[in-house]
Amino acid sequence: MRPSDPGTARPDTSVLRLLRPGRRPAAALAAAVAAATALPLAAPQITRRFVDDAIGGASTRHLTLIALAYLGIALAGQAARMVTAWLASRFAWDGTNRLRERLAGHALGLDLAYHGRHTPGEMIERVDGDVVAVADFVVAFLLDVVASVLLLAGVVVIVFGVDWRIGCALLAYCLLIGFGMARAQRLAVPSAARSRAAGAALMGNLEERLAGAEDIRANGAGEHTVRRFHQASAALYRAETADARVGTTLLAGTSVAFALGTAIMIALAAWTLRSGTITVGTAVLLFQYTLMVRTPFERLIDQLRQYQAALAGLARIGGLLAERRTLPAPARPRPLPESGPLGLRVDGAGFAYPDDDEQVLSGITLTLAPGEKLGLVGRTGSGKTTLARLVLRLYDPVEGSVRVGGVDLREADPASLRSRLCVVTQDVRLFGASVRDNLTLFRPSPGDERLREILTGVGLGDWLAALPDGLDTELRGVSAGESQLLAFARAFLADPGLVVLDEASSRLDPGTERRIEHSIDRLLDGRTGVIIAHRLSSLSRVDKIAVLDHGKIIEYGRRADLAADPHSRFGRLLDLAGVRR
Ligand SMILES: Nc1ncnc2c1ncn2[C@@H]1O[C@H](COP(=O)(O)OP(=O)(O)OP(=O)(O)O)[C@@H](O)[C@H]1O
Repeated sequence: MRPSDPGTARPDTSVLRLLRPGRRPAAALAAAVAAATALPLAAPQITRRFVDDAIGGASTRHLTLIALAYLGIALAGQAARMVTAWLASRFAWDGTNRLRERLAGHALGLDLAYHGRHTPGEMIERVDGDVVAVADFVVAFLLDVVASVLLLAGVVVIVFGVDWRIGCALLAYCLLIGFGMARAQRLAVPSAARSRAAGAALMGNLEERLAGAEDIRANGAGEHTVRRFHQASAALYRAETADARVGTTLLAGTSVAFALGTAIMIALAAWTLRSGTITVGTAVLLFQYTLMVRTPFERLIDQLRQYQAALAGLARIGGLLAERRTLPAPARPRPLPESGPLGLRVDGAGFAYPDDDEQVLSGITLTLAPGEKLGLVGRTGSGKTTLARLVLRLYDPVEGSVRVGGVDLREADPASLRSRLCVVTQDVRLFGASVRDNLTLFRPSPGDERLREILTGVGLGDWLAALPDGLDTELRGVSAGESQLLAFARAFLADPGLVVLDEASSRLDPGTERRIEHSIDRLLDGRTGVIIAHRLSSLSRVDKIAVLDHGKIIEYGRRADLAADPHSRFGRLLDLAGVRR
């Protein structure tokens, strides 16, 4: 089940369990809902008394007291409704915050195969938009749906008590309207689901374009981007108008049904009054109760729309929670060696991306002794990054194996894997948080002294000293070079046994270059390294070279041997680049 199949997935019951309030707050809410229902039900009884007593010639004082009682009940009813609203929204937000936390945690735990298929915008819409739709509905459900159904039941019971024939007519009328609404709801769910899916697609589109705004502008792709954005907006507009059309039709249909029902009830009351079985006051009471039926039904139909959105939202939330990692957890996890550099052994590894038949890696075999460095060279799209992803177990190979520190990664303990392997890429993600949090990635800090030492080590000592609040300064406007250096600082903090380094392909100023080169040397010292090399000069520090082409290793050996071989591809690459062999 994919979360993108709105409306077809069944809401996960654990989603609803997360929304459930505690026992005490639930009891308080139930009491408030009961009061908010019972008090309005009592009002027509007072009107009946007032009318009958007035016709019977009661004193003004007596009538005034009845009117005051009416006023008191009306005020108390409103107060009960306010308390219900307050309690309902509090519980809804408590519950949805729990749900949001669970969803965000779950989404972050899913592997790259999932995130490759879904844009961040789509995830935001799921974790925020859908959750808000559910929260809105929970408030509305408690406030309007439950209270309305109770009010309807109360009205029918009371009217039955007054005259069973009118009671039967009212019950039949309510059942007919209820049945009609249930049918209409089934018609409306798919259009609401389509509208939310179109909203998610638009958000995804927008997020992606905003993230790449610089590239879009630099490459003059603005017009094309706007056109695509316009297409996504138009799709949303169409879905929203179709959804609104369904809603308006439903509302118009019920208005006609209400008018008809009220006319029938008034005719019945007039007929009973004529036959002398009820008083004028009771006829007014019946009329009032008939009118009272309208509001709960209107609220219900109104809520139906939120219900549709919530149902579609719940289905997608359930779908997201049902997504499992595609990388199976090992039955008996084996930890990697706790310290020292880690050896690497790739044996006949092949790989194809999920949903893609074409294999992008095949027959990859290589070994690195602990502490050795490997340079991966190859044209763009030859599979260097993919191979690095297998080494980090972001994906599992479809054939062959990858062993780090003697442990097959499929059997390795995930926690030990994350603490002993580290990747530094050219695409550094920094967060709008303090320097400290950006280094520790929000984990407990090893102490400011250590953080300062690491930053100074990567050449960011002066940069840190110039920050107004030191490690507490919120990161803003960091240059590309500083970002790279911060990424190295993160790696030093992690102190891994194997480092995968995706070298920055763009040139930086010579000063920063020097600091980065120095950091790379220090980071690789005493550690095993896999370097995706974009510059041949940086391959001077590696022990072995693997040249990739179309997902296969076409040349592999010790760097010194390959450089000395006049016929080697690596040697020719060095010659072409004018680098000494
Ligand atoms: N997430 C993905 N889903 C599907 N195919 C992918 C994915 N990432 C890469 N590929 C494909 O796998 C092949 C190898 O890509 P990879 O990024 O590993 O090459 P590379 O050598 O690292 O390229 P570059 O030097 O440009 O980074 C390419 O054909 C690419 O289109």
